Amino acid sequence: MNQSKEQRILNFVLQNAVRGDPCSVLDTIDKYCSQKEWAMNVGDEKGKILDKTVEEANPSVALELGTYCGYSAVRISRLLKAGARLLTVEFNPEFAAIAKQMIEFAGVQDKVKLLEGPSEEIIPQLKKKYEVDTLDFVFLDHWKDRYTPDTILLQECNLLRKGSVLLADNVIFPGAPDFLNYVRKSPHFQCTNYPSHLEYMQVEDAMEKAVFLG
Ligand SMILES: O=C(NC/C=C/[C@H]1O[C@@H](n2cnc3cncnc32)[C@H](O)[C@@H]1O)c1cc([N+](=O)[O-])cc(O)c1O
Ligand SMILES: [Mg+2]
Repeated sequence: MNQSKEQRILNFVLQNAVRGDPCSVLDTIDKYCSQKEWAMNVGDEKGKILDKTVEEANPSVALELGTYCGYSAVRISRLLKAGARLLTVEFNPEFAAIAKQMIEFAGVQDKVKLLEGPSEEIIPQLKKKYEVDTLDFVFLDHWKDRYTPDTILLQECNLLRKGSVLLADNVIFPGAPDFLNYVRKSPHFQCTNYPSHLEYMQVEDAMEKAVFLG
């Protein structure tokens, strides 16, 4: 059975990155995906916007929707203060297995909990099963038509507090028009747009930050 692209990315990291060094893992994934095979990691240009937003939020509890190969889980968790944690949600078992190995190789496994399953099932379990009070930071990077329903679900589950920061990838390409419309029209969010480019390409993209106002 020939390997998947995601398996090839992981193998390239295992053979070329420095174990326990998150930056080395990120650089190695970016090298592979810009030179060999494109993949939907947030990448370095948008990754720098993600870094700044995470540093500014300095979250104790962060949530990521759509782990994929674990690139942004490594990127976010490398910035977390001692004792802080990232919960990352992935429903594809093959991707979850790859991400788990990526996270462990990077040495950030103590800060990251990978939750396998669909976000619409996991989000309502966060308080009781995963002992979450409220979320300080949420990175949305899963199917684009899930951004809005999951943002509504987070509110219904009382997982957001005044100042919770949502950051959404791909609001231009592939696009999340209903999400932009929802958060920009809602009196409960203060929005900021960060123009950028699609990972590894010269295509316009952007990230949207939406701060919950309570
Ligand atoms: O489609 C994109 N991302 C979707 C990401 C999907 C990832 O999140 C998981 N997932 C989805 N709903 C889920 C619900 N619950 C849990 N995991 C879930 C999928 O199993 C996949 O691992 C995308 C596409 C491009 N592009 O250029 O085409 C660029 C990007 O940066 C992208 O993020
Ligand atoms: Mg994305």
